[in-house]
Amino acid sequence: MYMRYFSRVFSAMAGPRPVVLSGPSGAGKSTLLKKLMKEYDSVFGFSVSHTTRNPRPGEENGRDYHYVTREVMQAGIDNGDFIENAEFSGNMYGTSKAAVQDVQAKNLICILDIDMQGVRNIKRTDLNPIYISIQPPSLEVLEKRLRDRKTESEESLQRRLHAAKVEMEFSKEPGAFDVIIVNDVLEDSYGQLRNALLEEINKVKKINMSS
Ligand SMILES: Nc1nc2c(ncn2[C@@H]2O[C@H](COP(=O)(O)OP(=O)(O)O)[C@@H](O)[C@H]2O)c(=O)[nH]1
Ligand SMILES: Nc1ncnc2c1ncn2[C@@H]1O[C@H](COP(=O)(O)OP(=O)(O)O)[C@@H](O)[C@H]1O
Repeated sequence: MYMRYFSRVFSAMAGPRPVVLSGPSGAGKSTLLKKLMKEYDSVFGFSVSHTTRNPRPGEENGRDYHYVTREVMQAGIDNGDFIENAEFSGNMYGTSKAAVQDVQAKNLICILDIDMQGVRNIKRTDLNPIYISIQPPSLEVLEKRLRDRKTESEESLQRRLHAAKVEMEFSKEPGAFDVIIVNDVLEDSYGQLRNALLEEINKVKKINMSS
């Protein structure tokens, strides 16, 4: 009885659990997380990663990513500024400690969009997130979506498809993810994502109402 009370108080003090979204490039992670942040703008905050890749049209420095050179990124890593970092498709990506702290300081649920190397590395930290895998219905559908998105060169597209096969295999490893969502019909996948997070969403709403 008391134990339950204290663990509830403790988890409220520790703040809401972060959420990791992972899965192949083109599976729909940013589409789903943007929908979620639009519906629950006072509940979720995005962990803005650093990357050495170029911004795409419509992307904004500081909102989608912090766009940096390899030299700046490496200096930050050497300085211990990053929770995790990885090389993906010829570019560096990483989650800075500040990116997560900025969101947690606002008492929001921190969402991380990271690849499988990031998932592996975050599991070695004490972040304790909910791990959600977003998967495409098939490799063929994934390729079509990536081509239709028109953001990648042929070379970049091929690298992403190669990485996607490995990401799809990884998601099948027992215990890799808490929830796996196959993003076929967007509204259905979004409903599944919202359901998976409803408990945490309600916790944050309750905390924010009482403060
Ligand atoms: N490990 C790690 N992966 C990241 C990070 N930020 C983004 N990624 C992953 O890098 C991959 C490429 O991202 P991006 O270039 O935005 O392409 P997109 O996924 O096709 O939109 C995706 O799998 C992202 O989840 C990060 O901070 N750390
Ligand atoms: N359920 C879906 N049905 C059809 N197209 C989708 C669906 N989900 C996402 N897309 C489209 O597929 C492309 C890849 O989605 P995106 O969110 O950019 O993937 P990721 O962030 O995982 O790389 C985008 O052009 C997006 O509009």
